[in-house]
Amino acid sequence: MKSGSFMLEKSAKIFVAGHRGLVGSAIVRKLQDQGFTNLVLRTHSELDLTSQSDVESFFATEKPVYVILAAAKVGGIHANNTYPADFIGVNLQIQTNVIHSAYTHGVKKLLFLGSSCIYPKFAPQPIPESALLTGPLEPTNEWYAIAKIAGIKMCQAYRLQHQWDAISGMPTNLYGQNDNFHPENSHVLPALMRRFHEAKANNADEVVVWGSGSPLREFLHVDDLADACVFLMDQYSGFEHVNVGSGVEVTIKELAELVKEVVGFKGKLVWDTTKPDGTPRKLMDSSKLASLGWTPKISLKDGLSQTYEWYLENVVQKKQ
Ligand SMILES: NC(=O)C1=CN([C@@H]2O[C@H](COP(=O)(O)OP(=O)(O)OC[C@H]3O[C@@H](n4cnc5c(N)ncnc54)[C@H](OP(=O)(O)O)[C@@H]3O)[C@@H](O)[C@H]2O)C=CC1
Ligand SMILES: C[C@H]1O[C@H](OP(=O)(O)OP(=O)(O)OC[C@H]2O[C@@H](n3cnc4c(=O)[nH]c(N)nc43)[C@H](O)[C@@H]2O)[C@@H](O)[C@@H](O)C1=O
Repeated sequence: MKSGSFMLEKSAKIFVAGHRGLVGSAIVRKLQDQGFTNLVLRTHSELDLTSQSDVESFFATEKPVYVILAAAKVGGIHANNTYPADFIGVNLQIQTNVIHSAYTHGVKKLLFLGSSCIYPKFAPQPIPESALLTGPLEPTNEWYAIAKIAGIKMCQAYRLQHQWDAISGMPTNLYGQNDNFHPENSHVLPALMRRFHEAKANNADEVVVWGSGSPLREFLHVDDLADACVFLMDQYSGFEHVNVGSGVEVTIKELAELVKEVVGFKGKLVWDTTKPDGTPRKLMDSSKLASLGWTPKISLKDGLSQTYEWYLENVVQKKQ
């Protein structure tokens, strides 16, 4: 595809799969802000993407021009560890159905989203795209990682065999509005936001945080990720996947202190070291994306405050 043509097609039909999730909803907001007028959206109950026949008839009927695949079985370290069959099986089904039907029904370009967990547990830091498949994976998320690696390879194989414009973006750990705040199955940032909020509301003395606190994680606000996705749809048509990170990493202990401050909890932290730490460090090398001309804008501190405001208005107040 000619670089720059996506942004010129504001009325082209775009299927954003997973539009009610953290990432999909941010992509919809970004596309609407940019003036795109023809988004095709289906909830999970309207279209189960694990059903090959339903996905086939959806593409045959709707014939979208572009596809952004943000639907997946997603969760934090505990969910990945507890439901390995779902994380490999559901993700392989969704991405295989969507990528294959998109190709067969003439979609012009597709963006597949993976994750930084595709890289080896002890990859060089910061992790370049070339580290893929150079070593063993982190056991807590290898099932999800294998599905995501298969998605990247499927896009590459369809590009090679059919000259089809399927690209892959690899986001680092994300957060923001519409995140999953489940106490056990979510990622660390929303889990801690909820736990500190509830501890403050209940005048509790302490909050339990999982693991040793020493793992390092890189966080990117989902609005930055959505901006990067639109940028890639417009500007990138290469074979290799592209890392999308903030370049800023914190230890889990530092993150917990930051969330505690934003929420205004005054008690102490207690570390539950029976819980897994997962990958010791996964800072992505996002210089390829930077060299294409994209950089993130939202700092972790601002993003945390914004997310907590959203949580108060949309989760806490709605429960009352
Ligand atoms: N969150 C993060 O930190 C990161 C996310 N990513 C990637 O970004 C993408 C989106 O993740 P995120 O937004 O966080 O996930 P969410 O869980 O917030 O959203 C996933 C979306 O997919 C939908 N979905 C799941 N299964 C099906 C199905 N069988 N049929 C139709 N829709 C389905 C969900 O609908 P419903 O809720 O109704 O089931 C939901 O809308 C994923 O590919 C993920 O790997 C990458 C790196 C980090
Ligand atoms: C995005 C990425 O997300 C997952 O990988 P992860 O980065 O390890 O995910 P996480 O956010 O769940 O944990 C980060 C760290 O934080 C610690 N931690 C402390 N307290 C809580 C806590 O309360 N909840 C959680 N979940 N973690 C906690 C936790 O022990 C770990 O050391 C992948 O499975 C995969 O889905 C993937 O691609």
